[in-house]
Amino acid sequence: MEDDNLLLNIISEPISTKSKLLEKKSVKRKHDVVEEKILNNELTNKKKRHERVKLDLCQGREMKSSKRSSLFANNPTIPHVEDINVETANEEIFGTASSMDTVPVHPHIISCLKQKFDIKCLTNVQEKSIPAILTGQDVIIKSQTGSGKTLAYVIPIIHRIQMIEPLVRRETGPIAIVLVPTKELVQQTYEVFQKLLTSFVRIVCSPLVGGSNRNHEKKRLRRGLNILISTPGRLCDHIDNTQSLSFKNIQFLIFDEADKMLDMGFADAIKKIIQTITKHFDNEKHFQRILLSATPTTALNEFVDINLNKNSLRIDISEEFNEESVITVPKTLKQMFTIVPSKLRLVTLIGFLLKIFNNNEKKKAKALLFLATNDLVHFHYDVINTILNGEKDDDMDEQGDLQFGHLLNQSVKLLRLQGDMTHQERTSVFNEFSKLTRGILLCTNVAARGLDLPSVTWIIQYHPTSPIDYIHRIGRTARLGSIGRSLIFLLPNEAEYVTTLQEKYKMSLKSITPDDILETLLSSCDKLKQHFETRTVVPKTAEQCASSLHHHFEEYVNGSEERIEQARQAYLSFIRYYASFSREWKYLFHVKNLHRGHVAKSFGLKQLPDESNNHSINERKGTFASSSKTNKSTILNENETIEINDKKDDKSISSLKIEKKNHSSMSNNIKPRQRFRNFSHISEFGNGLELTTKSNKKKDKIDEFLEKKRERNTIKRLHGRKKQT
Ligand SMILES: Nc1ncnc2c1ncn2[C@@H]1O[C@H](COP(=O)(O)OP(=O)(O)OP(=O)(O)O)[C@@H](O)[C@H]1O
Repeated sequence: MEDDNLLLNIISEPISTKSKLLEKKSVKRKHDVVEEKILNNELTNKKKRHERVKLDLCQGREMKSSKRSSLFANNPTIPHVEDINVETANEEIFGTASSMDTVPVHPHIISCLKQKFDIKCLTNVQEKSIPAILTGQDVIIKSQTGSGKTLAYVIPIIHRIQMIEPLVRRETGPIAIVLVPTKELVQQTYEVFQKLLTSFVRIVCSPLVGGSNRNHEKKRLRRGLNILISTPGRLCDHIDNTQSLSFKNIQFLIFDEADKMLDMGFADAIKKIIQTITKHFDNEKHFQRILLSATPTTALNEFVDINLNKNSLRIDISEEFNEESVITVPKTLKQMFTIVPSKLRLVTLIGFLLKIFNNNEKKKAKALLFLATNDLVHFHYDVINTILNGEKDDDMDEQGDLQFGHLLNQSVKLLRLQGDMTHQERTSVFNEFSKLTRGILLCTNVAARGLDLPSVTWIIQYHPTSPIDYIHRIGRTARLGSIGRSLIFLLPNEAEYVTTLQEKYKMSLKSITPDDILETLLSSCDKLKQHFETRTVVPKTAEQCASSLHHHFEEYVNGSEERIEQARQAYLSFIRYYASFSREWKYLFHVKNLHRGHVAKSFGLKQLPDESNNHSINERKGTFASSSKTNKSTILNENETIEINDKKDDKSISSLKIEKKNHSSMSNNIKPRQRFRNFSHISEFGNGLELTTKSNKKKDKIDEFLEKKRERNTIKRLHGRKKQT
């Protein structure tokens, strides 16, 4: 209920065509109200007399100065996006809700579903898919995120495997192969199988994932496994290198999140897997193929035409409720967007997190915060943890440390999940976040697909991605009919993204203006005041709070060389990410549209990083290298003595200082994860808009290199330990 109020508070505000923050008048009015409130409080509290004198002084100073905080100056106008009422397509999660005892599978499976999964009736997609899969035909299943697609195939497959005569044993070898796009999904799917296999101990299921020890997997394959869950890349690796792997008894091949696997460039690997299995079959013998997706794409339809039986059964839950097949999102999900100029992004994000967590102190609140790349996750994790909880990263250099956190009334656990973590690290984060009642998980697109994290209440997309990945990101909440909310941050020049979602994908999004969010900072005013006790200006308006917060954030970033380097890497990674959008999307996300100075400010940087080494951009465009030749300098600071050019083209770079010193000298101090920055900036799935086979091959090489490196380090560590003992 509180959550609902929060939403109502947010969306009931009138939507202004121009940011109110840009209108001095309204800011002044808010300023007066807040001032009055502060004074009233002070009159009733004698202890605060001293403070009142201080505020009055500040007020005097404030009135003399007509200067605007640089954070709010020279921002582009926020375009108005019409809040059109889109007729959205809905899918019902539960169908006839008939008794579990009528499901035509082994009674042990039914009792396990009831006891271990707490399932009282099947979902719509399960009701339709289970009988279809039991017939042995190829099946294509489309249903929205969080509708129970995993069990829709796991139940009938286990039922059919336990029926096989003679009884299936370890030595029978693989009977079913489940292909999924990510390691996390491999693990998650494996756990679902394991839970349901407790009554059938002779059927052995195992995950195969890159990053874990290949030799262990080889050993397990040699001993015999019946259900293999793997990413296509890892399975191909075993096809090439594990002689004991035989597909002669395969009966099921499942493609879960099939569209994503193709999007990630796994088409060749999948083709190879199908060919290897097919070698063992003559024309009459057939293995069943099951394909699942919430968001079928053109590439997927082509794949289906080539690789699945012509008489495949199509199960599309949305078709039952709409005339044409469309992508549907849960109807219990409320989607919002906010258009925020670059410079204001970080303070707006902090304001929004305070809104979620300070307004819901006693309630469960779990948010996924999606960022574009690994480096961006590292940077924001440290910054947000410090601002909200007053905690610093354990690895962080003590030197120049500045504590300014505790803006939250009650600390919130922050975790991160991104592509450059080891498999063990990822699993432990996944498990820890699943158990939390209040927490924020900062993640890349690695968490966008299929992950079933319980009770996620908010999805925040700080960096946009393709509409398809947008749908999967928001699909991590509002699962199985629960309530969920989502917010996407867009830059003023990206406003058309909302129109695309509304018109092409028939989604309804409500607008929140940045100033609605920044108002929250006022309630943290007291806490901010504590931090600014030593400063001349005590923040009294939302604008002042935001400026002070940003100023402190800048001091934090610039407090040590290590943090500056981390911010630089994050900035460069963001630019690379932006430059990697395919031509099709450049009308929305064009690197030329970015105002480098404003972007740098959103990372707390006072000097513009040197982009001449930002290889991926130079390769593509060559514009950075040329612009870096200009030496005319401007230092970005809180007062911005020299105005930053607001022109949205690369010329703006020429008026800013290109900083080269310290770059090489820092390299020795960079921690391992930063040393691989050329690789680690790459989000597991990039921006989801373009990933060629070529780039995938490159990624495979990088993965292989990193894996070997990890193995070498482990061996070294073990040697070290042996020597010690
Ligand atoms: N019939 C059911 N009754 C209650 N809970 C169920 C039922 N079926 C599945 N669930 C639970 O619903 C959650 C979502 O299921 P699942 O992950 O399979 O959804 P999905 O459709 O595959 O989602 P996505 O498209 O995001 O991968 C899981 O926690 C699962 O255990």
